[in-house]
Amino acid sequence: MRKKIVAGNWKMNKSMEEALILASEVVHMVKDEVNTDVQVIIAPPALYLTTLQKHTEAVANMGIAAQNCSNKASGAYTGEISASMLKSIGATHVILGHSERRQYFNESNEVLAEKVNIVLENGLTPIFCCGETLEQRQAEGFLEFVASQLTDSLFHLSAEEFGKVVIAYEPIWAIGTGLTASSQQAQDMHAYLRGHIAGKYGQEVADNTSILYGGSCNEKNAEELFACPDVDGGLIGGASLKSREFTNIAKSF
Ligand SMILES: O=C[C@H](O)COP(=O)(O)O
Repeated sequence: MRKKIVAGNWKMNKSMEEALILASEVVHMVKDEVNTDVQVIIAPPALYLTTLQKHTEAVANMGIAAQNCSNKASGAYTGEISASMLKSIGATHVILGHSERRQYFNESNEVLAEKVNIVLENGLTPIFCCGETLEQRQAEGFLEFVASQLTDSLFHLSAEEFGKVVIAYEPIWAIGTGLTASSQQAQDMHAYLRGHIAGKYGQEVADNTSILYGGSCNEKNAEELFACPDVDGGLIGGASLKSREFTNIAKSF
């Protein structure tokens, strides 16, 4: 049975003081209000992970994610943070391949495959992002393009390894724009990706894979999106910076 997941990607926002307030509000609201079958993850800037992990670990259905990690194990890689370091401070998940990392930091499917490997080797859960630009959506073949991101970065994994991966479909044209994909557009892509996974790993693995939607998801549209049979939750950007709204999204199943 696949998990329902709501993850908040804080991106490069919040001071330490603000991050502590936001995390402690979210932790309290999740504990009091969110069904325990929904896993709630926060992904603050890396600098705050160690401190905030002490808050999230107190709630069984909460996790804490890094927004990125190195594709290298250790060594002379100035400025990088390794998967083993993240594991050592109690991180549970790592977001990989966000379109902002692909666009601004030139992350390729090949590098992302290496990151997926090292994250899994360290016992962390990758939240693997995929998605198309507006130009790609308006042209032929956007479903196949998004599926190819999975093929190129994930399909070298064994079925057991793939079973540990969470997918996040994030149409780039919907990120931070207020332009949400319609629930039908989200469902169509999620169903297509699930079929693509089934073609490689079989229906059981596909049925057990959580596929999250991300892109201007908020407390007003989450319920309709999460009601789609192949949408298993959300990767939330802007709306995760407000504790009340983020918690309301996690209550939208
Ligand atoms: O990782 C989150 C996504 O980029 C969505 O961001 P957004 O909810 O601000 O559109």
